[in-house]
Amino acid sequence: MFSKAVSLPIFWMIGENIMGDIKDVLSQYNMVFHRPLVVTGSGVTSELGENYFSSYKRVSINSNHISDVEKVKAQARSVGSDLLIGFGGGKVIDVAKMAATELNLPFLSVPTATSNDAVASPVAVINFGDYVKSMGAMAPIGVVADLNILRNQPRKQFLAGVGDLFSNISALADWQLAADRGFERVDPVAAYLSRNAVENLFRAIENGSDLYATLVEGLVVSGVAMVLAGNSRPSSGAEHLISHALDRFPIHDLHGLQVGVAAFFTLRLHGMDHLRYKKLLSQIGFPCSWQELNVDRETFMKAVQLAPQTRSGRYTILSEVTPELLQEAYDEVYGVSVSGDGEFSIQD
Ligand SMILES: NC(=O)C1=CN([C@@H]2O[C@H](COP(=O)(O)OP(=O)(O)OC[C@H]3O[C@@H](n4cnc5c(N)ncnc54)[C@H](OP(=O)(O)O)[C@@H]3O)[C@@H](O)[C@H]2O)C=CC1
Ligand SMILES: O=C(CO)COP(=O)(O)O
Ligand SMILES: [Zn+2]
Repeated sequence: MFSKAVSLPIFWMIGENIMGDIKDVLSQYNMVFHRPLVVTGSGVTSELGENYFSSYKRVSINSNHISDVEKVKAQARSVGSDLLIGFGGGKVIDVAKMAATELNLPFLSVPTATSNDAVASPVAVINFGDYVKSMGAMAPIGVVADLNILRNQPRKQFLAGVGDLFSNISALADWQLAADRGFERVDPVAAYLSRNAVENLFRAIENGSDLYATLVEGLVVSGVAMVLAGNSRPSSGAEHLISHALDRFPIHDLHGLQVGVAAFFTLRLHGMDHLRYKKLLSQIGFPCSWQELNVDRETFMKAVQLAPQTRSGRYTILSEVTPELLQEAYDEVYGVSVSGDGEFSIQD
């Protein structure tokens, strides 16, 4: 999907109240830029942008639509920008990343939310109206993550980031399966980084330590793993395909929540211990069933059927399961069965 010739982030700066003048931050890494353009959203991140980037040119976008990418490119050209800074959630990061890629400019990622691994991935999800596409893009030159800002993101977005990172475990199982069947080659460094990132997060949950820094680090490392692999396999498997399929239904939720909830199921399909992860994640309030995301069993099963078509040619556990196993796994993982009158009931 994307080439190994893309850039890698060469630094991250993660800490409390670290958002001084961004030029000073960059100069610590011997990077000198004269005319950065800051891309924000049009709500909270626009207001935050006024505080943190008051002396810089800024452009706000409304969505991750291709027209927003064009808007940023036009503004960057008109002010002669030599750096694009994405200051916001996943959509802002993706639009800034895509615009920088197309203008061949460096891109700095300054997340205000950690809802998924867009923070440092070589991918930008862009909406073309009739369809949404994961486009190959340049990874950022670096990541500046102010924990003071990130602690104020909506809890739901934080949990979504946890879900996107957790899903690495299922993605890695699918990658290995595809390699075992002779369709892929697992890049051991990328796989190591991806696994290590999620294990660090679980250790932090087990120890009751602060999760924000560990989560940002993990999401950045996931992005690096994707760059090294040359594709998204270290962080995207069957659970992502299910989420991509669900996005086509009227009721869907944040990417990271969907992939996380789906990962319990895909881990069970792999015969892995999904319960251990469920117990750990429920400690921090992560949703453990589709009911919590208002997705009913029928919709979920339709999404599972549709899932392989969302990335044709990607071999995952869904390529090997029977309809009976899917139903059995659903009951076991989400603890829910359809009662006689068609209502859902929680079993445990
Ligand atoms: N490139 C990649 O590798 C990946 C990309 N994605 C993509 O990421 C996107 C989703 O990202 P997500 O962050 O969930 O959604 P958005 O970027 O749409 O952000 C959701 C909302 O949160 C607000 N927000 C951001 N930061 C804060 C904060 N600190 N405090 C309060 N509100 C805040 C935003 O404000 P404002 O209105 O100002 O923007 C926005 O209204 C999707 O398009 C998805 O496809 C998903 C996975 C991987
Ligand atoms: O979300 C991603 C990784 O977490 C990107 O994966 P996709 O390649 O499935 O879009
Ligand atoms: Zn993801």
